[in-house]
Amino acid sequence: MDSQVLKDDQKITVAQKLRLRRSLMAVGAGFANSLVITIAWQFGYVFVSGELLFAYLAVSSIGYALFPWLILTKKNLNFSDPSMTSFQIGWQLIMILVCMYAAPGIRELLIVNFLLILLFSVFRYHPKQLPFVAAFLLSSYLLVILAQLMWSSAPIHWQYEVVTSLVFVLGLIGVSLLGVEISSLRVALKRRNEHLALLTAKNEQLAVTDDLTGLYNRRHLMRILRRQKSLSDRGGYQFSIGFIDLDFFKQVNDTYGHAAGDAALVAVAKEINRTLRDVDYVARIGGEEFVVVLSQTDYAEALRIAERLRADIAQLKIDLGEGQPTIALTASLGVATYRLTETLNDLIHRGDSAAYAAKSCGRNCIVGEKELPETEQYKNPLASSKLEDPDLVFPAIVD
Ligand SMILES: Nc1nc2c(ncn2[C@@H]2O[C@H](COP(=O)(O)OP(=O)(O)OP(=O)(O)O)[C@@H](O)[C@H]2O)c(=O)[nH]1
Repeated sequence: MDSQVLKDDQKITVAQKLRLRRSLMAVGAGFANSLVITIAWQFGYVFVSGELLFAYLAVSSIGYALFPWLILTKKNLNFSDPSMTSFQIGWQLIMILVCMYAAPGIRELLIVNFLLILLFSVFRYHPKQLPFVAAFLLSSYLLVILAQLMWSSAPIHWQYEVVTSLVFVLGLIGVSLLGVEISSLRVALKRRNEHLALLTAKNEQLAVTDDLTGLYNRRHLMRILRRQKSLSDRGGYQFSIGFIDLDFFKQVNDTYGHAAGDAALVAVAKEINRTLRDVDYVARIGGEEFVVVLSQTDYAEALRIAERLRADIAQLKIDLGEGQPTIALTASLGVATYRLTETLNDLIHRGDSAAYAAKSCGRNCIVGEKELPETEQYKNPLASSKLEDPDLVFPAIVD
């Protein structure tokens, strides 16, 4: 599976766990509220029949249970807000308002629930939205008083209501301010976490790549080789490696400077990357030395790929930068194929020796391990003659 998809899946699972925990907290709060109302009803504070109380408890429980169920069945993921914050808050609010209306004697005590709702909102809403939530809660409370005035026989004591409402407002202001504080802490924490995640990703990237070319580095190459070896040791899988060593690279540095040499290395790295198949890997293991790992590739196929790489590098026109000429470079390549259960050192040694042999046989050519020590078979016939004359072997200026 694609690693990005895997990461996204993990993120969703973590978010779902958090949502479930919060909705279960709401279930707990709802259960506690139901218990309080039942006790209050026993003591005669709730003016409803036993049937109505039972109906209230049943509806309230179903409503509260609905949210964890939606999360467990992942149906919430289809909603624009999978946390269902507004719905959960709305449901809690309705249940409390019903209780307040039915139990005017303990109405002011139930205000505590409003403060809890506001605290819950802190974790979901932007700090700027909190005053609106607070205003909404206060209006709901005033509406209950109005409803009682209109439809209930319970007496309203205005002075007491004013004092209670003022205490309520102070409570709302206090919780809102606390909420703003908590929110800014959360935002700061989130930013820091994002920054840390970015730094970690960068570090991971740096740990596996070569600074100059962006190719894999030697350490990561060994990791790739170990993975290929274990695949191969299980049977039915072959892989090969190719050592690529640029020819007469020292002269690029000596003639055009180190920066031009760097530009040439970057250009060749790009070309190797372009030529390789998606399933292959390439690393820069030293100055002008690269290693390609050819997945699912037998010896004959590896030689063909190596020949393609050699030809592509030789045809490449390398722009050395402003004020510098465009040059061409060649490379010598050694090819080796993994033999079951051998050590990676043995494989690397054969690949390296083959590349060394390619140098000896005239450069700009490939040598396969089976040609060792006879190195003539994959030799580029033009190359050895070039070697005789230093002017000819020097990276040619093509523009
Ligand atoms: N610009 C640049 N040059 C590097 C870097 N790393 C190594 N080199 C140079 O690469 C050159 C390698 O030279 P040699 O090992 O003599 O090999 P060569 O000149 O390519 O000769 P053959 O391999 O025998 O064809 C040296 O001059 C190093 O200084 C690098 O990161 N950037």
